[in-house]
Amino acid sequence: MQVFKFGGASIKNAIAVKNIAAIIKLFPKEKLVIVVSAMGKTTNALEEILSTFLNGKNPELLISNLYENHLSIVNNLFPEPELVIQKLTSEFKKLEESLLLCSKAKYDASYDSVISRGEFISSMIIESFLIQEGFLAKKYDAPLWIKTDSNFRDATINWPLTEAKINKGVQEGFKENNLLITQGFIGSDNKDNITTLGREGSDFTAAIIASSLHTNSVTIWKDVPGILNADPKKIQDAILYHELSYREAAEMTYYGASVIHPKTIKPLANKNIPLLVKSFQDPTKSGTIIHECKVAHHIPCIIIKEKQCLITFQVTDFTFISESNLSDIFSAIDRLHIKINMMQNSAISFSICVNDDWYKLEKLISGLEDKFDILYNRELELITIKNYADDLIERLKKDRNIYLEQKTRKNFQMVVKPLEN
Ligand SMILES: Nc1ncnc2c1ncn2[C@@H]1O[C@H](COP(=O)(O)OP(=O)(O)O)[C@@H](O)[C@H]1O
Ligand SMILES: N[C@@H](CC(=O)OP(=O)(O)O)C(=O)O
Repeated sequence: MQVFKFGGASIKNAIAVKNIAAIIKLFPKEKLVIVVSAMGKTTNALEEILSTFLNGKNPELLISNLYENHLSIVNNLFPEPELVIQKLTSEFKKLEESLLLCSKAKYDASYDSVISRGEFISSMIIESFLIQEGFLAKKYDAPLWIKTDSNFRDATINWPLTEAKINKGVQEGFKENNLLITQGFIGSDNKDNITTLGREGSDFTAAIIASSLHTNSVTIWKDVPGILNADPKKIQDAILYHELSYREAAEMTYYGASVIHPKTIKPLANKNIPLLVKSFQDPTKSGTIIHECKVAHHIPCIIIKEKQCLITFQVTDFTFISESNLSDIFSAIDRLHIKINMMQNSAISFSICVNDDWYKLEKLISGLEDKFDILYNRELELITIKNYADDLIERLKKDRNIYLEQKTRKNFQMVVKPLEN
């Protein structure tokens, strides 16, 4: 038994969906649990629909564009599309219904109820297509399997319950099917409200299922040949890692390598389940295997994390930054579940670089502005270089304004703003 995860890029249009069926055909004897994300950039489109609605504007046009997008995929996949179009229309009805229940006061829960619709739509289309292609395939909705707390938008897994539900569901499902399809990134709390595991969390769903079932491996199919020493879309001549240890891969995701969701590695490492990252464009190539190994990589590894915000807290009198000041700042950060990506201390100020989740950052700033003078810059990048070389640092500094930098023995980090041309 194996788990496959197909992300947004691998199912972005009808040709891509046909390609995933061709990939699955390469594994005729395997029982597969298939985790799918929303198609293409659907999740971003749903975020825009929600914010338009919550800002009191009419999201009708945005919804109809998203519907047309999916309709065109359906029309290109099914010679007789009527039944699937009916299901698509009913999925969009559910989207509109959940939108009407949304409010700014319950933003996080509203977000999960609306944003999860992308995965419900894609999994419905993919189940129908795989059945049309002759596979014994059945969809199981992830909220039945993935049980979480009610920390909407970044829910924590209830592992014992989730493991039990997955094992029961999969055992039953494989009695009459070879392919079980489910949605990535979503779950439900103990009142059956939809929760999500954090943006790009479908990789994590695949790891949760593999870990619960003790599968032989997990394969995530990407639009890159595997994991490289830099994002090949940003750095030319990036080099493919054929093999990475769990530790190295986890470290890369910690610094922001967006190719794998940061929570993916731990459950797999705990059960010693290999994670394969392979290209859906070149499925017979071996890609990268992440497993327990002792390969030391000495080439620099560059990680560029976008959408960063640098916040500086300055003491308002002429005292120095104290442990008590730091304690106030950290308590507020902890309460808001904000993750610090880099921090630096000086005599009169303390700076943090964090993801630009403005909804949370506004609360952080307003909660602390009576104690500190607070400065912030948005639209920044955090660049981390593991195994840095000085000439590489200089190369990356060109065309960028440097706001903050830090060096340890192995790692170099800087917060930068790309210069406008
Ligand atoms: N070190 C890296 N190696 C490979 N790809 C990377 C790396 N860092 C970032 N990426 C980016 O990750 C993308 C694939 O991840 P993602 O967009 O989450 O895929 P999907 O949404 O289809 O699952 C690639 O297109 C690539 O631009
Ligand atoms: N659709 C969700 C979950 C996800 O993991 O997507 P992808 O696999 O395309 O990164 C998102 O975009 O955040």
